[in-house]
Amino acid sequence: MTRVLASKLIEAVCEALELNQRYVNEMLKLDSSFQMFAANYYPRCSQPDQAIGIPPHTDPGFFTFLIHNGVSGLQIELDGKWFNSDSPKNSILVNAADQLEIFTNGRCKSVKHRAVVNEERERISIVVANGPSGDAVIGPATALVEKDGRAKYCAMKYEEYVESQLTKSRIGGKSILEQQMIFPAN
Ligand SMILES: O=C(O)CCC(=O)C(=O)O
Ligand SMILES: [Fe+2]
Repeated sequence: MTRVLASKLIEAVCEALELNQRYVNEMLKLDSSFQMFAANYYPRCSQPDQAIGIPPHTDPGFFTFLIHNGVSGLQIELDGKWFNSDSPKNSILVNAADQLEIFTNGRCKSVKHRAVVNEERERISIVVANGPSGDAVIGPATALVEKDGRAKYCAMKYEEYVESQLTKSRIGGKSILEQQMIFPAN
């Protein structure tokens, strides 16, 4: 189900950016998309201001789908400030993720988020990260690089990206997404 939803969302983004759908399908190989599932359990915590459920990060993939047990805890960063995302129980919260930012050459930003704990209630969340095929090499779409005059990110095979994030995610304090960014020479 999430695979169909992710494909529709990617289709809509690519249409808005006037990208050729055939090119997108060839590049992303969504028919064999690599999906990751995570179940998170956050017990009650007597000192919630001294603890964190999941530290700040962005997710791999194009979109992340999240449901929870009606207890809020997900926070989203915007302009250096943290905001509660109080999505209702039984809703699916959709976040943009790293490969969407890379493929759109920075037009769609991967959402930085974290999960906090609380004193009264335990929290459970279930997350599905939808990516391209594991062997797809994802870099900025050629048409967008031409428009922008340069690629703002390096390309990387998706399965290697995921592995780097899970194993050696931070080099010099930089996330894997930040490590992929190419800054203009002066
Ligand atoms: O539990 C949450 O709200 C966030 C979980 C999360 O960010 C993750 O599993 O990547
Ligand atoms: Fe996450």
